[in-house]
Amino acid sequence: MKAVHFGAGNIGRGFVGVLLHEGGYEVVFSDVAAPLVEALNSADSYTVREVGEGGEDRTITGFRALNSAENPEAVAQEVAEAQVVTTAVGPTVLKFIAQHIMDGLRLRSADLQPLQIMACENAVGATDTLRSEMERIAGAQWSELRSKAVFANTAVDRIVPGQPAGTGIDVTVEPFYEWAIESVPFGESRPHIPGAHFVKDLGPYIERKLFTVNTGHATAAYLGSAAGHTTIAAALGDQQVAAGVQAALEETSALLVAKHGLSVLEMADYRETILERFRNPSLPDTTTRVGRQPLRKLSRHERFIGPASQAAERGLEVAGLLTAIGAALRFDVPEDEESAQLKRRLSEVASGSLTAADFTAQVTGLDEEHPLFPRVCSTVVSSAG
Ligand SMILES: NC(=O)C1=CN([C@@H]2O[C@H](COP(=O)(O)OP(=O)(O)OC[C@H]3O[C@@H](n4cnc5c(N)ncnc54)[C@H](O)[C@@H]3O)[C@@H](O)[C@H]2O)C=CC1
Ligand SMILES: O=P(O)(O)OC[C@H]1O[C@](O)(CO)[C@@H](O)[C@@H]1O
Repeated sequence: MKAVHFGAGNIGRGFVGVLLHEGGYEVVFSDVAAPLVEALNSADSYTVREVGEGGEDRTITGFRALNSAENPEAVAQEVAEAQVVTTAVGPTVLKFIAQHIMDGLRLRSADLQPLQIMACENAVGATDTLRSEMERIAGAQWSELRSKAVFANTAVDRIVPGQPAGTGIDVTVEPFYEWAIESVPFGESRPHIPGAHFVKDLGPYIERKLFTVNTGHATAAYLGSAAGHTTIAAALGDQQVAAGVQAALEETSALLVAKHGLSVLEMADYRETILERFRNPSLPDTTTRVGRQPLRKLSRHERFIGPASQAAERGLEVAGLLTAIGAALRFDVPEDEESAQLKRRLSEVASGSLTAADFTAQVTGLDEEHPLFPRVCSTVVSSAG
């Protein structure tokens, strides 16, 4: 069995690649980082080091790597012959991956089982996004190609921090992981991934994960960064930051309880478990990594505006989320392109060349009529001033 995995970075090597390998797949990594591709091809194995309670080392073998920028034809050929395709490249990169998968489907024999495609990104409906891009590229050809693939959304959860220089292709990760995959698209022929679990309705899983793990982590990063902390551990050691994270998460939990019928106690346990994971003293993680790409994180269906808009629609409390949004707006990391862009646009608000309302609409995608809009707009005004 063969799986082509796009994105041989932290989550690719440290999580998705591991579970595919343990499921018996040969993993063909596809990436655009030439040194990484070379390093993978010159090794027979790499180690995934789980740090923290219960962690163990896992040795991953049976992989190869291809450079999709230099050798797109070879990537298409691998896709044409594979059983599974996965991605962990970042939601904004999916549009580039779509072309490679389309090229592979064109070469794929119609006699093979449909290719099983799963995007493993931190976003609601990432596989749907990938499929839409593929449909757009295929145009009229889609009707003849669509039967060669099945698409399932997934929710992936494991903290894989940036890897220190000099560690090669080995990856340090936390012991915890969860990979939930929509079962319905596969019918009786699910991919063989024993480490994953298949669920009928992914909605509650992805929202519980994105609006708790990711909202909480990003809140710690933004409040921590605003308070001058560079690591997540230091941020959470600061009582004010910890209280801010708690406030934001109590609000998202209240939404999840109201929307998905999750129990209050279950959510309290879940919050405690993830806060414990964030505090893992063996896992070096930075506010810069966890807060990366603030514009993506402030977009309409992401970890802040997503839950805050739904909470506001239900008349639930959102003050803690608004404080986190304010800190996200002030996230100042010059080497992060989105942070630099955010800073430039906020300075336009301060100078009066962009209205706070236009800024709010453009960055968050909220309609002016939405009940959350005026509150975010006031947060923008305070952050710009
Ligand atoms: N690191 C983490 O703890 C977690 C990350 N995720 C999600 O996984 C995705 C990847 O995150 P990380 O692994 O942390 O990032 P990363 O930056 O370590 O890895 C991304 C990889 O994608 C490659 N890439 C970029 N453009 C590409 C292209 N056009 N074709 C092929 N490869 C390309 C990069 O060279 C890099 O190796 C993101 O969507 C993230 O939200 C999800 C859960 C946990
Ligand atoms: O910032 P991104 O790209 O959404 O992904 C990283 C996030 O995912 C996580 O691993 C949680 O699943 C956190 O480490 C981090 O908050």
